[in-house]
Amino acid sequence: MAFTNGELYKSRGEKREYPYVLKAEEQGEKMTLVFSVPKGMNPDDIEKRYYVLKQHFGNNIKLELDVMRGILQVFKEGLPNKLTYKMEEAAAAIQNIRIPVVCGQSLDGELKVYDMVDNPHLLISGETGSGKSSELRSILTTLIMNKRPEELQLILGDLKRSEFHLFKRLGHVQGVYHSPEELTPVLEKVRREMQKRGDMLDAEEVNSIGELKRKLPYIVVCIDEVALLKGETAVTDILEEISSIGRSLGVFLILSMQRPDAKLLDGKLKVNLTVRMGFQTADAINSKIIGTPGAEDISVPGRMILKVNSAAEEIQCPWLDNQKAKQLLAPYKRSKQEVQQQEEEEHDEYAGVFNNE
Ligand SMILES: Nc1ncnc2c1ncn2[C@@H]1O[C@H](COP(=O)(O)OP(=O)(O)OP(=O)(O)O)[C@@H](O)[C@H]1O
Repeated sequence: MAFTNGELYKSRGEKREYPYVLKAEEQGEKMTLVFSVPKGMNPDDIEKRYYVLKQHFGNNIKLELDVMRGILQVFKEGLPNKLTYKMEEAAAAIQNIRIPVVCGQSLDGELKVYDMVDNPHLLISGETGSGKSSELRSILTTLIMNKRPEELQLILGDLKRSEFHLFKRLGHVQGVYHSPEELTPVLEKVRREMQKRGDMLDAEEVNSIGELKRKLPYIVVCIDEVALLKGETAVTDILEEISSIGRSLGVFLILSMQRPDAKLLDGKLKVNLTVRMGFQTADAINSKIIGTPGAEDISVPGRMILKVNSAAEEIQCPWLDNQKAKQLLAPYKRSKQEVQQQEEEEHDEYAGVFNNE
């Protein structure tokens, strides 16, 4: 019925071929329907009519599609409106993942995690107050608590000067930068580091830094409210370069912005930010630009549509307040003296951005 009402079919002359239910199974709190996608039909057409599936099956559904078939899961329970961040749960969910991004809980009750090494660049977008910065806080805190500075280095851009104070003086954090003028030199360093890493890959004839004899840290450049960099081509050119070549070099991006700015996201950058987190948006047009249709219907802070590869699903982000994050990070802080000493030890001329050369 949903396929009929949604006019989801492939015409064959006079005839219409609809997706065909191959399997329907009920297990505990969920029902799973597997259906065929008729040959010649674009699976995106089904995704575009997601609302029809919601009209028939309710809001608590999850759809996975490939060219031949679709899997629709229908859950009895929806997502919680608040999900308290639990350090142990996050640690358990990320075992054996190289650079894990803990996104939040999905409808099946699991913590959804993906590996930046496989999916290197992330775009976070949503209206003011929708939960972007809070999600960044929990992602970064989890990374810092579970990876050593030798494994991960962070470059943090806080253009609103509101968010990243709590990450200062950590061995993982190269710095917290507040303006294009502050960001430019450090991103120039990242560019040189990428050149150097590229040379190392050539010399050892390998495809990615994970295969090098010497282990290098992954580098994550994370910028909150990146739209404030519009027109700052010195910075945006490097961000674009990272998005194009960073994957094999172990340099990844997390960019967040309130409204998806079509100009800033024009071209390469948008195409290369393949993972999307769409928090509440003003309208369907904004959701579409982010690539997370349906985000305009979200009304809960910390709720988002996560798109990794082609699968999109609704997620509730863990809630970690500033105070709790501070407490969790306290054991990893360095004293001002230690920071000063390290700065003095660094050479003036480029000697490796990441101090473990
Ligand atoms: N995961 C969450 N669970 C419950 N409440 C949340 C969650 N995330 C955010 N909130 C609530 O929403 C408020 C705003 O969140 P946040 O500052 O992260 O939004 P934002 O999208 O970054 O906004 P802005 O763009 O204005 O900075 C928080 O102070 C908190 O009250």
